[in-house]
Amino acid sequence: MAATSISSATNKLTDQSPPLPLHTKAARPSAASLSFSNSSISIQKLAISATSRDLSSRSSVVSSLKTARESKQASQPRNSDPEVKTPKPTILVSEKLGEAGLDLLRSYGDVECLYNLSPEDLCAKIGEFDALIVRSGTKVTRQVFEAAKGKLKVVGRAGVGIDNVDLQAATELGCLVVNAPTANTIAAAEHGIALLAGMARNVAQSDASMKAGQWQRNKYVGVSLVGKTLAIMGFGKVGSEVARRAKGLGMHVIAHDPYAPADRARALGVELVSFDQALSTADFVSLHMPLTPTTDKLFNDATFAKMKKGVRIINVARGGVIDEDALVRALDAGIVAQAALDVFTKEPPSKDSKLVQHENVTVTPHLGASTKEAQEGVAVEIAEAVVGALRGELSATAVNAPMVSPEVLSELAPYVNLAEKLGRLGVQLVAGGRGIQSVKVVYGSSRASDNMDTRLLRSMIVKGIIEPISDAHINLVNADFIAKQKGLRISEEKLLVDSSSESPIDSIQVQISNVGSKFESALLDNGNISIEGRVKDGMPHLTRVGAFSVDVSLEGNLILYRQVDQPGMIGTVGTILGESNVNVSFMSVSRTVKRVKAIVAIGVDEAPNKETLKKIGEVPAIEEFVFLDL
Ligand SMILES: NC(=O)C1=CN([C@@H]2O[C@H](COP(=O)(O)OP(=O)(O)OC[C@H]3O[C@@H](n4cnc5c(N)ncnc54)[C@H](O)[C@@H]3O)[C@@H](O)[C@H]2O)C=CC1
Ligand SMILES: O=C(O)C(=O)COP(=O)(O)O
Repeated sequence: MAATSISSATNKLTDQSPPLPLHTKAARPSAASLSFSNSSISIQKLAISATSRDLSSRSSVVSSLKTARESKQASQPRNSDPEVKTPKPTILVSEKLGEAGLDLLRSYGDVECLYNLSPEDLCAKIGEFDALIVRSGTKVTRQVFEAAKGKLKVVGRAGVGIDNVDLQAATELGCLVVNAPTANTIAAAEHGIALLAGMARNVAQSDASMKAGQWQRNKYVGVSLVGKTLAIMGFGKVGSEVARRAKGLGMHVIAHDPYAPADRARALGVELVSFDQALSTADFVSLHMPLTPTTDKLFNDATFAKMKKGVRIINVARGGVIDEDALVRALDAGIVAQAALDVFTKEPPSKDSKLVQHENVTVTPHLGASTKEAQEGVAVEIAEAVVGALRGELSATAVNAPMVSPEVLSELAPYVNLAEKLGRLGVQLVAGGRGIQSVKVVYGSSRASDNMDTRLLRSMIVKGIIEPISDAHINLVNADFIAKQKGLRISEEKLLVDSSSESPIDSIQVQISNVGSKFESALLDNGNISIEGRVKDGMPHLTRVGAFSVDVSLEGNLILYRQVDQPGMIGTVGTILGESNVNVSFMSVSRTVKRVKAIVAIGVDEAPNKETLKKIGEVPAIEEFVFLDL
């Protein structure tokens, strides 16, 4: 058997919540400290939706996670029983959205359209909503996420750019962010071409001049496009479509994009070049990259100085990628002959903006996505994404959750519940006093390749470990972040095992290091608490505790005890449970040495009361025991 290191996540200790009190010959914790019974996730639903949606145009999809209870509610036909009214999800739409999208949203939830909310009003309102849908005009800041107080589950950006959403805050607070990345691509590309051609022929300026009563044919002599070099900066969806159209206009098109695949460029007859090469050879520069810390003011005094004198610039991406003061300087110096801008650092820009007022600048008020067709398309795209996310389905357009392909998802689905249960069980075996800092997860697998994507399982183990000991709500969005914040370091290994199983995983073992255990039998020789589980008939099973083999279904409640191996014990414990009307669902006995020591796992349908647990603890042959709430 060979162990392969898969990956490791997170870091050192910071905040350490005290481990859950355990029950070796003691009372069980109050229900309040263990209120996690509704938090398993609805993975089956995720897997189903992966196959039922047309994902052919996407290379991968993202899963969003929800609690089973929430998911059940969301997928239930509403008000089917007139006596039981399930509240509909609440959706706030803060900017104009196409009717088709609104109709779709209304068929699922209670939709409120409140346009032009001030930041303060948005913060005041947001706590009432499960979802928020915005365009580029709403700033979804950390304050908004905090004001939501955990109610907000998804933010839908009806468009591409998510620079107006604080993704870090969303992630930290477990809120999924989805966008609508495809429906406005053509609209933005067409607007780019409109600005390019309009600028080259002074359409806007000459129109204004004529309306002012003038006839200035000599003043507005333009430049031709054919044969000119156009540099596309950011060769993504919009950039590629602009390139395709510019080729049709007879332009020589080059592109700079550090992440663009060369074959896509080749297929369009576009040459991928370096940043400096693009700047120094282009007659026209068209910007199509997102606004990120790297692209912020990327076009500044230094970059304008590298451009050909008389260059013309088009920006339908984001205003912030240009240092606007530097652009005014470059225009005044004649380095930049003209600029056509749809987007601005501050929107709307101030009325006396030198850039907007510059005679060589053409401006439009962020109209790139504003065609009827694009707005209907975007509205439907975002409505589907938001409704899907609220239902706990796969979201192909999540921007702050790890990408998990549908294939991986459906393969791992049965193990998700197991992973969470093992995490939850593991933390309950920890003795008080020291927080959990280091967890090793060993995946037993018969597959030789080691490219198993385990992020989903890791997230669920983190969820299982952390949720019972904190008030954090953990999902795929924030699991790694919260683990890091709590100082929980997770390392993962793959262990190659002999198995005829078709499934990618044979077993999952969770080891917790550097902590004591309330159930010493769970400790391995290396001092780690160790529990191992498998999926049997689709159900999570506990198959090993420390060095002991057991075989119990991980459902309901579990009593684990170590006893002197002697006759009559099952009867004794069974009687105690029976006397307090606790039903035994299963039992597993594992002994090491005949008549010396045995580990017993008993599954019970009801949680025994304090008195019953005390009686079990007082049975002389029982050396240690724990009661575990799964
Ligand atoms: N004006 C408007 O109404 C609209 C504006 N947009 C904006 O257009 C931009 C592009 O949108 P899409 O093409 O849909 O996005 P996309 O994600 O398909 O393409 C962006 C491309 O920029 C590239 N990129 C990232 N950093 C770069 C850098 N430093 N240098 C060069 N390339 C870089 C990426 O690799 C990617 O290929 C976004 O900023 C989006 O917000 C999009 C639609 C409408
Ligand atoms: O999709 C984008 O990135 C856009 O810039 C479109 O913005 P809008 O939805 O028109 O405010």
